[in-house]
Amino acid sequence: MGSETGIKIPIVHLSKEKLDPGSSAWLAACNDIRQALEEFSFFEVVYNEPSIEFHSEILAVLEELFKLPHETKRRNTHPKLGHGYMGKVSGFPEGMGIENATNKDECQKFTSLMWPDGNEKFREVIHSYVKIASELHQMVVRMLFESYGIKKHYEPHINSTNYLLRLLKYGRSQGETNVGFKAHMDKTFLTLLYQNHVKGLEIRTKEGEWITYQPSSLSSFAVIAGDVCMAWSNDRIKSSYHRVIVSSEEDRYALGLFTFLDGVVEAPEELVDDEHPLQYKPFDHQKLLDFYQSYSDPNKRDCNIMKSYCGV
Ligand SMILES: O=C(O)CCC(=O)C(=O)O
Ligand SMILES: [Fe+2]
Repeated sequence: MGSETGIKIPIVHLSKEKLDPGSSAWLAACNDIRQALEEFSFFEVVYNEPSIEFHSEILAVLEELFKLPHETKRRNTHPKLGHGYMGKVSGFPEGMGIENATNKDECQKFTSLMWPDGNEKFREVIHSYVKIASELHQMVVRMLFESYGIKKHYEPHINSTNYLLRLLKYGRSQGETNVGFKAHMDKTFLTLLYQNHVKGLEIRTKEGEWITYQPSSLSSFAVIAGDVCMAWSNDRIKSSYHRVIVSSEEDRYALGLFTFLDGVVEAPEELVDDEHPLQYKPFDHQKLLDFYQSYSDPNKRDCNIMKSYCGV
């Protein structure tokens, strides 16, 4: 993993069992996370889950899902762009979404839509996966907050977090040389990505070089800083500009856990000082999504939407 100039994506090893909050290893990992986000807006976490067996189960249910008839998959409707079913079109993969995916009932609802006669295995695997990924997300956020010395803001932040699970398939049709996802910045606080072995995700470094991410283990996740993290951190952390290019003949499957916040989002006062004057006014995350959806600039994927939406 890396680039021609030798720049390497940071890797942080986290394991619930091994890392005692407050221990020196924990504090060092908190620092690593903050540094990785501030320098790269992106890092790999090697976690202690999923197991090899569960990795295979996750991929098996994803394959089963995407094999369903188009008509069935289209039942996953949602008024918000990118929250429901999207067929594969140039520059975008085929994708489906489960909103509030940490809630078992939402996983059940999605499963019943796809399989009216039920599919207990699918529901169980997806719900267990979301549990793993959302716990990891919470750990990362907690460690980031601790590293900034703002522990007291952690609980309210997590209590107002919503999770959208996106299930993605990048499959090449005959005659196509590659499939992918156009370069963009996520409109999330953080995004956690988990995938099969087929590479394709690339991130752009501050120097403007694209580097390829390839998970180093079956329990690896990519952590991506979104636009909302950038505004919240008062520009200490920039949102990651990333894209996907899959040129393999094999299908690439990915699961993205996207985090959104309820209520007003603003930079904690501890992150605003003379050296870091306030960059963004307090804003509403849901309204940001509406703003982005209605923003008609054809290059909107490439620009800092936060400056237009709530820049000081
Ligand atoms: O497939 C991936 O690894 C990334 C997908 C992505 O960037 C997104 O859904 O926002
Ligand atoms: Fe993305």
